[in-house]
Amino acid sequence: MRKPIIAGNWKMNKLLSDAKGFVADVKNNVPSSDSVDAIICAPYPFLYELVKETEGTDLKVAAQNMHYEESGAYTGEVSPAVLKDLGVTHVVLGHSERREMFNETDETVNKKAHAAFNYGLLPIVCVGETLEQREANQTMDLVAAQVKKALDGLTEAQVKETVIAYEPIWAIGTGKTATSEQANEVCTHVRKTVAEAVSADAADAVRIQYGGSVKPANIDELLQQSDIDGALVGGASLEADSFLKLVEAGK
Ligand SMILES: O=C(CO)COP(=O)(O)O
Repeated sequence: MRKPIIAGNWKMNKLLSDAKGFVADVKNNVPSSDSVDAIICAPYPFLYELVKETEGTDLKVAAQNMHYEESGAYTGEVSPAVLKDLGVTHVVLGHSERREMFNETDETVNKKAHAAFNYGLLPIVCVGETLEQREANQTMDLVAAQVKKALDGLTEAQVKETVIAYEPIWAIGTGKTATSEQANEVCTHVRKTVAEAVSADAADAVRIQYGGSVKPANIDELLQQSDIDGALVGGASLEADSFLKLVEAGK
C-alpha cells in the first residue's frame, strides 16, 4: 500500500507573516504522517522559519526548486546542501512553470534528482503536457520521456522514494481539472514507464501525484483512482481550511 502524499505548492505567494499564521493553524491539525504525508512547498526565504515552527509535528516543509551543485558561483541560486541543513525534507523539481519560464530541462531535472538524493532530500518530479501536445496525441510519449530522463541513473531504491507529479499544464490554475479518468490514464502510463525503465518493484512503490486545479470538491474522486497516490495543489493549498480538507481526504 502506497502512503498518500498531499503537497501544497504555494508558488510565489504569501508574506512570511501569512506563512507563519498558516502553519500555526495547520501544524497540529494534520493527520498523523503514519497515514498521509502532508507537505507545504514554500518560497525559499520562509523555509528556515517554517521548519522551526513545524518541528515535532506531522507537517513537512519542501522547497519549490534548487540548484544541483553544492556551492559555487551561481548568483541567486540555492544549493541542496543548504536545504538539507535547514531541515527541508522534499524538493519540487521540474515544475512546468520552471520549465516554461526559467529554462529548466529534462537534463537539469535529472541532475537535480541525483543531487537531491546525494543530500538526503526527496524529489517531487513534475511532468506534464501542454494543451497543444495533448491535442496532437503526444501526451503519453512526452510524459514517458520526461519520466525516463528525470530518473536516469538513479538506483532502484532511490526511484522507490521518488514522487512523480503528473500535472497537465492546461489544467494548472485554469480551473479545468483533467477528469479523474484522464488523470489516471496518464498516471498508469507513468507507472508502466517506471516498470519498464527500472523495475516492477520500483513501479509498485513510486508515488504518483496528480496536480492541476485540485480542490476539496474533486480530490476524493481523484484519489480513488488506481494510480493516483496524492495531489500537488496550488491555489487550493493557500488557505489553511482548504489545505486541511485536502490532507484529510488523503488519510
Ligand atoms: O501547479 C500546480 C501545483 O504545482 C497546480 O496549481 P493549481 O492547483 O493552482 O492548478
